[in-house]
Amino acid sequence: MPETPPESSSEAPLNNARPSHPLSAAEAWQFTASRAKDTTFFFDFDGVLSPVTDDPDASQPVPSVLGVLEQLAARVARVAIVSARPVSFLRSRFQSLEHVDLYGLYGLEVWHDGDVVTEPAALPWVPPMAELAERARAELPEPILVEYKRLSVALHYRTAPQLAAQVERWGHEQAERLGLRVQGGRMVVELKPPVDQDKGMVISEGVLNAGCAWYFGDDMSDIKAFDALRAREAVDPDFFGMCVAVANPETGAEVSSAADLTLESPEAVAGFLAGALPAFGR
Ligand SMILES: O=P(O)(O)OC[C@H]1O[C@H](O[C@H]2O[C@H](CO)[C@@H](O)[C@H](O)[C@H]2O)[C@H](O)[C@@H](O)[C@@H]1O
Repeated sequence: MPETPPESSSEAPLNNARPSHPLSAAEAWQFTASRAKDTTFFFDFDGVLSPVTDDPDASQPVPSVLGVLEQLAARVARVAIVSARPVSFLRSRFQSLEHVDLYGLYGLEVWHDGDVVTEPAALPWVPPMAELAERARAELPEPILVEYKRLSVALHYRTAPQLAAQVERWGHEQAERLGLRVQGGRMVVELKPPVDQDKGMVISEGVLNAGCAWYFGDDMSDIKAFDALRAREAVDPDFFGMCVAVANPETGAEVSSAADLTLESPEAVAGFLAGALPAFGR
């Protein structure tokens, strides 16, 4: 599918009907430009705005993406990052962006008016998660990186893929012991509280007043966000949703098969957005 955007919004007819899938990137941009003030862009963080690193603490956004997101936010109704990372982490990477909304821990946290707002139903799970992280550090072999995120614990085996089965097994045993949920991802097993909140729910709520939305994702949890856009399209003939996958050797095939379009890398995401800005006509 071509990834080239149209050159200017003057090409976009006003009040045009939503395009049908499959469609080219140029068609999607043209329609989006005609609905700019009614459009929200959602982005996952790891693997989408940030290249994958062995150490999760070392992840940084593609440098050019910061300016591109800010410029996009000035042209559309809303731009948001929806991540499994805590909001505090996202703030550390995107502090300079004043007009980009942040959802952390699959929506259990939201950055609102200068504060992290946490889903109250999740709060009782802070102590068990701290205890679980301690236990993981004690019981899992050294190469397994334990990422404690206050309301979830991620067990990374990127540097020791031969331990994947052992980590999976340990994670499922602990989930059963504590009544937690398991979220699989790219070389990671994540244990989450049994609270109904995922990226699909964030997107379903986030598009209630939107006429058009794009979601960029690379991992299993992002497929729920794609599903939310499809579900909204199914009930609202005026709504247009565009699902963009970012290629990767782990979950790429599955995510790509659920998407309208696949980009090669986080750097390609930044370039794709930068190339589309002129379509918004300023
Ligand atoms: O929703 P996301 O923002 O995509 O978060 C998903 C997970 O991302 C991070 O792990 C992934 O990226 C790491 C750094 O590049 C990489 O080492 C790891 O293998 C990937 O799974 C994050 O550390 C996790 O907590 C998130 O669940």
